[in-house]
Amino acid sequence: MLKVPSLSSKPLEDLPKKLKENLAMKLEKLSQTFPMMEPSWVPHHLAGKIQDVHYVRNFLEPKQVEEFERIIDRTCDWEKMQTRDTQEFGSSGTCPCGRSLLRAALPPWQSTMVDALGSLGAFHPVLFPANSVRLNAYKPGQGIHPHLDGPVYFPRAAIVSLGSHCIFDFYPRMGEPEEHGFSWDRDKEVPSSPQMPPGTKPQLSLLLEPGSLLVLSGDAFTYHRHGIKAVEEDEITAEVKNAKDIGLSVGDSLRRTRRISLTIRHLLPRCNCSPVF
Ligand SMILES: O=C(O)CCC(=O)C(=O)O
Ligand SMILES: [Fe+2]
Repeated sequence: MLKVPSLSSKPLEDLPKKLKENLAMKLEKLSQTFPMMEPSWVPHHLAGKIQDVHYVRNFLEPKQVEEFERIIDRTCDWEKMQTRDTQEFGSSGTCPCGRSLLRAALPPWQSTMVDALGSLGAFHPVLFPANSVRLNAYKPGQGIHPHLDGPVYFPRAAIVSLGSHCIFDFYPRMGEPEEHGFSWDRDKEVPSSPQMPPGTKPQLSLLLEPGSLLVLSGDAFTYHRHGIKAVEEDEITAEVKNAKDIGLSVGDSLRRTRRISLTIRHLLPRCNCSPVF
């Protein structure tokens, strides 16, 4: 239980710096550990060098995967990029004050999925409810450059895969991410982060299957860049942690087809223009 010492007698800004830091740390810890500690998540936690990665095989049934692909093909209005096609849902144009984005309702098929993730405890219902869905579509040979999603999406991302498999890589832990300046890297088409030393290899790789759910939170979200190599064929290496569970061996290779992913997150509101976010 978090004890808040004598807050009633002093305004927060008058508290000693150390005490404020302590409180902030405790609050952050609470928000990070809840709710992925629930027993139903435990079998899906990947033990290893990178903390806070959960992988759920068959989160969706093949029929649901096909149905979602059909809806996407019928309704999406993709922004075409070099590395992938993309579309963000849950927010629309800049709000009147210019500091944030206006909230927009998610299409019903996405709200169903987002609500399911909420009920399963993948998102904190009050502090960080999922309110944003980014769709990415990759042709064989396309991928996403290693990156951090950044503080606006703190503290986690849930990724649902449709279509092709792909290998998803996590890179070694980096130092403290810069507090400011999470800008868009136009060349790499991802949020910019400090350059990795040339030749940096992934520290953990996972084969994402269609219908699967990957949740990265805590350390994995904040400190480890993630990415998908722009290749037409994925080679199974010893680093692919779940290869054996799927019946694959080192040396196997898998040809990609079109893959679509839904990255589901809490987008931080930075103003009060939208009534509820
Ligand atoms: O397509 C994926 O699985 C990853 C997408 C991603 O990392 C992102 O949208 O930030
Ligand atoms: Fe990402």
